[in-house]
Amino acid sequence: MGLQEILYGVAITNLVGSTNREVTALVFDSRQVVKDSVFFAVKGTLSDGHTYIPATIEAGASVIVCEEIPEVKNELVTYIEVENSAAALGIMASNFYGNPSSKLQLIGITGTNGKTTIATLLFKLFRELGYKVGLISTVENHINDEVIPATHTTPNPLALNSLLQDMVAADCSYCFMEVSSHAVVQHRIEGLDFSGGVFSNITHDHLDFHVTFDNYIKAKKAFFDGLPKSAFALTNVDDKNGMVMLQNTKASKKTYALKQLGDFKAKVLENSFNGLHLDIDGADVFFKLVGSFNAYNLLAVYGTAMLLEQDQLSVLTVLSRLTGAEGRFEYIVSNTGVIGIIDYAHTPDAVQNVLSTIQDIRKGTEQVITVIGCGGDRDKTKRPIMAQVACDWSDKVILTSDNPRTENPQTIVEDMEKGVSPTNKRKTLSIVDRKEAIKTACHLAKPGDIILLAGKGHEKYQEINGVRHHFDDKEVLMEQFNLIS
Ligand SMILES: CC(=O)N[C@H]1[C@@H](OP(=O)(O)OP(=O)(O)OC[C@H]2O[C@@H](n3ccc(=O)[nH]c3=O)[C@H](O)[C@@H]2O)O[C@H](CO)[C@@H](O)[C@@H]1O[C@H](C)C(=O)N[C@@H](C)C(=O)N[C@H](CCC(=O)O)C(=O)O
Ligand SMILES: Nc1ncnc2c1ncn2[C@@H]1O[C@H](COP(=O)(O)OP(=O)(O)OP(=O)(O)O)[C@@H](O)[C@H]1O
Ligand SMILES: N[C@H](CCC[C@H](N)C(=O)O)C(=O)O
Ligand SMILES: [Mg+2]
Repeated sequence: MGLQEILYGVAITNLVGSTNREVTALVFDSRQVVKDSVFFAVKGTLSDGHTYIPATIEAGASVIVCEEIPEVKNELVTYIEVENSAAALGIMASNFYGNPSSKLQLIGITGTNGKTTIATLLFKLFRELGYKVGLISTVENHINDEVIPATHTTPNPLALNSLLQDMVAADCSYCFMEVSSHAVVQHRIEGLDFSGGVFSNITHDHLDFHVTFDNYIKAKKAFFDGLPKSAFALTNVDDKNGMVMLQNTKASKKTYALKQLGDFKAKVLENSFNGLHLDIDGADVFFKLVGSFNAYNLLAVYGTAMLLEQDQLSVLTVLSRLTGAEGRFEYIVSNTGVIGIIDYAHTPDAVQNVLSTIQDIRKGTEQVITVIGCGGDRDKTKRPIMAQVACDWSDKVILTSDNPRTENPQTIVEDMEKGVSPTNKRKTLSIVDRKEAIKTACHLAKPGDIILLAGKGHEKYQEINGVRHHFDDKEVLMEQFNLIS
């Protein structure tokens, strides 16, 4: 493909060599360079891509996109200097794949919790309404009925645009995608043409990466700041920072709320293990999803469908039949009547929401036993808070491991223990091995009791030192409940 065509829309600050040449591929990892490819030198969190420039030229790269042209140059190579290589990668990836985001309606969903739930419900809803649809999410990606495994919540610009191109080739009219705060800061969504943006909420998470909560808010807001005038920006105004998201957007501003005034309104009439009964924009509807936090997710989905000009009655009829995303408040009942819930709550707010939902819908006398861990190499400040919330809202808590990654799991559990108050100590156990922790919870549970397995949801692995070992909370629970041998 011609380099000039791929450079459309990129602000070049300095250029050495000709842009009138053919290139074969775009690459941001030196280990993947092929002959006549364009290498993007990106400054990352662990290393600086600029250090690999000589090696990539050796391996056949003929164009280098960088933030500083090296002093020692190869005369056969074109050097393109830009302000931000990651942002240039986003724009050039879009051009390289034929700008697929402008050939369908792309809706981005951002927020601390609820992204996967909202995106998955939108995908299922629009499929049921008869459309061809794509989904980009933490659990998995979809092109209609085809499933493509997901590695990140929001993929890198090359994977992302390649996926969107495949969606266009499969005639998809819509794509619903999660937009993580990492993706915004790292320019993974640069150059995409969004038709809409949805905000769920913002609470404590990822402070290892963003450092301050203010930076985290700014990252989410930057997504809305970048939306075009033709798009809509739908926000949850019950969230303290919901309106902040809309402050500088050019997009058409829309709101949803349970408590405040909003363009889309709902009221929880009943919340039980059987689901939610809502008054949604004046219609009385039962939904299969459990927990009042899901009333927000359902309302966000409903609002998005209305903004995409779907028929209200058809939308509510289909939505009322849908189940949520895998590993989000999924529950199993043992033969003895113990209820096990698998949930992806991995932030203080999510843990509190899921436990308060359990408190709302429990019958009264049964105990709630929570098994919970915190991820390694991730926000350490949320560890004691998650343990504290778990203790405050449960009768028994077992602190355990959740993807220790390169950290010592014992140390992570000790960080969590710091959040356990002296009065809560008596209801807490620490069992580092997650399987043992789940087994113990099952031994402690009596008929009617509720076990919450928090943090891993759909994940089928435990990540230790770069290796993903098979581990599935649901499978372990089913074994303990004697539902599988
Ligand atoms: C912290 C983070 O987001 N890291 C992502 C980032 O890597 P990085 O900035 O650390 O890259 P680096 O290792 O410093 O390298 C810098 C540059 O040099 C290049 N390089 C590196 C080594 C080499 O030998 N040659 C070479 O060219 C790299 O390709 C990169 O371009 O860019 C990489 C390429 O796109 C990502 O794979 C990587 O995701 C890591 C694996 C990760 O775990 N990310 C998580 C935290 C994440 O992104 N999570 C969010 C959302 C979470 C949520 O749902 O709430 C997500 O969207 O999934
Ligand atoms: N609207 C919501 N408000 C608060 N908590 C929620 C909400 N929706 C879901 N949760 C809780 O957060 C967990 C994660 O939900 P979900 O996977 O939909 O969020 P996410 O934003 O995609 O998360 P991630 O950033 O890890 O991909 C759920 O298992 C549930 O405990
Ligand atoms: N997308 C989230 C997932 C966390 C899930 C939890 N199981 C963990 O590993 O901490 C993250 O990267 O922070
Ligand atoms: Mg997600």
